[in-house]
Amino acid sequence: MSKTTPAFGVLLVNLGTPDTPTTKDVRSFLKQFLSDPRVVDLNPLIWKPVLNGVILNFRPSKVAKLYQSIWWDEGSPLMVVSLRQREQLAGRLAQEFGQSIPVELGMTYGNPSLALGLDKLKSQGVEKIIVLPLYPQYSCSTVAAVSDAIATEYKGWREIPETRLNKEYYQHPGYISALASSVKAHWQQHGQAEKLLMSFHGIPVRYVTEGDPYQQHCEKTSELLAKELGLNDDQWQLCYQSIFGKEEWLTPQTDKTLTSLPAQGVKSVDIISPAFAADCLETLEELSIGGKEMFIEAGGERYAFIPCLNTDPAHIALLVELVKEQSQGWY
Ligand SMILES: C=CC1=C(C)c2cc3[nH]c(cc4nc(cc5[nH]c(cc1n2)c(C)c5CCC(=O)O)C(CCC(=O)O)=C4C)c(C)c3C=C
Ligand SMILES: [Fe+2]
Ligand SMILES: [Fe+2]
Repeated sequence: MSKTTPAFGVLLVNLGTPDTPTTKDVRSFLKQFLSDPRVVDLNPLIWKPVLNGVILNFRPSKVAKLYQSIWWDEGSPLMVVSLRQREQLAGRLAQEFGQSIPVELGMTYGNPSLALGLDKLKSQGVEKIIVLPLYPQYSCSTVAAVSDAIATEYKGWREIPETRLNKEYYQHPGYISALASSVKAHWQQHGQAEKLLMSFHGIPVRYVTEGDPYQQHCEKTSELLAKELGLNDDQWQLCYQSIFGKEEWLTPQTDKTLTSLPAQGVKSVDIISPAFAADCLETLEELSIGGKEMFIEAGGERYAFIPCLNTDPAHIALLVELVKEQSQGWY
């Protein structure tokens, strides 16, 4: 190997986010995202008119306001956190491997694109690539979409790099212990609520019946986390958030759970969202703001949102571990 050829490179992937919280940028982000058949697999003859005629006319302005309510000075939380994760992972990998390991960020939708991330790795002489989607639980709507986007980009390359895809890490001991430590740290600072809700991003039930293991992965993650925390069955509950469209999605729904708990005598909840590696619209707005309003209005007394793992050192250490596992034989 020549001095200029890195042992391998890492493409860190997340979903993506609008460039700015304006209706225009939210529309272009939603258009790309919701046009992916991995996300919405309905017949295009039916879906395209609904998307272009209805959704992209009404949803962007509504969702732009939600983004504005959680936007940071430096940009979209998902982007800001992802850039910090990239930087910290690169720093830790250089220490771990005793050489510079290029790490680039690529978003499945929006900017920086997966294609740009791959191009940047290529321009650094990378010949072997580890693709690390920041989705602990596999779903066809997320991880397979990453795989598709990479295959599409490679269609334009004469020589493609050897590529390994980290498909999932929902039961990795480093992931479960990082989640458990973040919950324990929260309890130490704020006290423990009666119930810990583990809220995962939902998907249509049909995707699961057609073979997507996502629900099974979410269940396993929850059981392992509850076990690691020593919780009894009545001290925790799994639920699914972010329902979209008219189809049946996974249940129990987070919002319905939150509004029904106070009547069942549960007046305090902690809520964590293990499916997200970085805080984003779905956690900061839907859970931290919206969930709290719902729970308190329904008679709840204390509601606490536990942030995503973000740049928690235990999270970065887990990413290093995943890279080490995937890079076996490459250095
Ligand atoms: C339309 C169907 C959708 C599926 C299926 C879906 C799966 C899915 N999504 C994530 C992670 C994220 N989703 C985010 C936003 C978001 N998701 C959908 C729809 C589906 N997601 C929409 C329409 C939106 C945009 C916001 C809105 O209009 O409501 C985000 C946040 C992005 C941000 O900018 O902060 C993430 C992250 C997972 C993990 C998943 C399947 C497991
Ligand atoms: Fe989503
Ligand atoms: Fe949402």
